[in-house]
Amino acid sequence: MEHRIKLSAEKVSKTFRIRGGGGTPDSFLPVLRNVSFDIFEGEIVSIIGESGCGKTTLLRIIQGLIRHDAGDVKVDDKVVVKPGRDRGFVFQQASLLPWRTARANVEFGLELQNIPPAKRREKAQDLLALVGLSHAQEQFPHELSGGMQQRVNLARALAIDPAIMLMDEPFSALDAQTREVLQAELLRIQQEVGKTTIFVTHDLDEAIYLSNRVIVLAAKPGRVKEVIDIPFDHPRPPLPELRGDPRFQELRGRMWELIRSAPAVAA
Ligand SMILES: Nc1ncnc2c1ncn2[C@@H]1O[C@H](COP(=O)(O)OP(=O)(O)OP(=O)(O)O)[C@@H](O)[C@H]1O
Repeated sequence: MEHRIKLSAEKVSKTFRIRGGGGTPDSFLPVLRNVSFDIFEGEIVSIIGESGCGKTTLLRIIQGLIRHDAGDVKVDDKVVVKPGRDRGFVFQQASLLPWRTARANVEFGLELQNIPPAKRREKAQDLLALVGLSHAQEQFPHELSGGMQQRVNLARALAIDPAIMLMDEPFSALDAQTREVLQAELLRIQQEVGKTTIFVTHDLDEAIYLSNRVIVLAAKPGRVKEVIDIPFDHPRPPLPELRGDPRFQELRGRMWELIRSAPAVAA
């Protein structure tokens, strides 16, 4: 992995205005304060923190869907002001177009870029092979399991070849077994494509298993509490095996303490 900065958040702050209504004045909810970090080319970084600490808000700011009040997000040193093809997004729900086959769903973003049909088809087929779905390309979303739908979703996001993948709890709606399979698959795919990825999760084991580094956010308002390096080499053994490593348990304990303990002093 290179140590070139792909994305940086520089003192990002956001306060939501909550409308009072019925004569009550509006109130203000500070959600993020002075959040700063760098993400290097090719790494997976997870963001963890207690519910409501601003993880999704941060990801949406990076996506360009929510405007922050202060600070900057930069991709390749360019300030983000709106959504763009340089950032691909994978949500918790696969949100595939139900009237399109798996392949046609993956081709969707390529159509918007006016890529010729033969090339689109070839690229979609390659990506479906990458996510292990060559056999299901002509199936419709309702014919696919939740795990398969999320694989299509991943292929669709990769199709536009974004500089960065933003993933917001993409596996949290799946059963435990499917989730572990997809976590391992994501690592395998990452070894192949080396895509810079920011991954939001509640699941500490998932964060440790997938990541090069983990950003722990403190809550109310969200701030970076600590950035933790994950020392395990690639390829990593399956998660159940890695859990047996004492360093894994130590990291887990430390993250748990950080999330539970009093918030960091606001910068
Ligand atoms: N558009 C909005 N308007 C007002 N408040 C909002 C808005 N979006 C989010 N919030 C509030 O901001 C806070 C942070 O929400 P956010 O979804 O970013 O947290 P999160 O860490 O992703 O939570 P979870 O882990 O539960 O998904 C919450 O209190 C939420 O209610």
